[in-house]
Amino acid sequence: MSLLTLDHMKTDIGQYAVLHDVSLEVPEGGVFVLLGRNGAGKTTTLRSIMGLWKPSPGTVRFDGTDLTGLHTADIARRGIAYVPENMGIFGNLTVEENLILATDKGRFDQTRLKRITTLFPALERFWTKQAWSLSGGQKQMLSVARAIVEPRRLILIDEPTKGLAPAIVAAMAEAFTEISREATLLLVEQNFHFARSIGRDMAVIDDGRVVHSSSMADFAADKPLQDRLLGLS
Ligand SMILES: Nc1ncnc2c1ncn2[C@@H]1O[C@H](COP(=O)(O)OP(=O)(O)OP(=O)(O)O)[C@@H](O)[C@H]1O
Repeated sequence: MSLLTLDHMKTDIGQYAVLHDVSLEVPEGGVFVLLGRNGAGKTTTLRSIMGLWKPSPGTVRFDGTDLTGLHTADIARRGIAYVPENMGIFGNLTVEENLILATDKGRFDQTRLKRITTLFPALERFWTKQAWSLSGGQKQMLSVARAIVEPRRLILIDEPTKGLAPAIVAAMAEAFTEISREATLLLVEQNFHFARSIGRDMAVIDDGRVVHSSSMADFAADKPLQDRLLGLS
């Protein structure tokens, strides 16, 4: 059984029909990558899963339970974390305070904290610094760290490599591969090189519809298909 199933999801934003027909099966474990051109509907798909937009009709099933219509907080409590494109961190709070706020009970599980600082050593170095003073890559690390400060089964991450230097992207790839040993990652990504280096499964959204879904290996081997769906050359 898939961990997450989107079944013919359609989402309107105000008067605009943005998602027309999004169906996806995300298996448990590993990294699933959602690709597609700008404005295709990838962010709207993540927001619809989190209940930030209300899909109708269509269903979102997570671990066998229908999430459709639940409040975002209830969806999060079931074990889904969301790292939005703007990262959702608090610039005037320290790294420590940003992480504490993401815990369920206002205190760290020391084993998890150790794991986070091992994955992202920069966060330990800048522990007492305000988040605004971090580099772009460090901010992105903090935003991902907030998502894993409690155990989660599914983590939705929107464009984690946007604007990052190649060395940071490589560090992200390693961290995501490690995180995907304990949680399923659903990534929206524009950087196809990064996506293919970590993705096990993938789908392409175009104009609010899933137009392709396969293993990443199959998609990566099909240049004409990449060119047609993503405009890569
Ligand atoms: N709040 C909104 N009001 C109206 N239209 C919106 C809103 N948010 C998104 N849209 C429109 O919905 C479509 C899909 O947007 P979405 O952000 O989901 O695309 P995306 O695939 O994530 O693209 P990008 O890579 O540019 O972020 C776009 O045409 C966008 O203009």
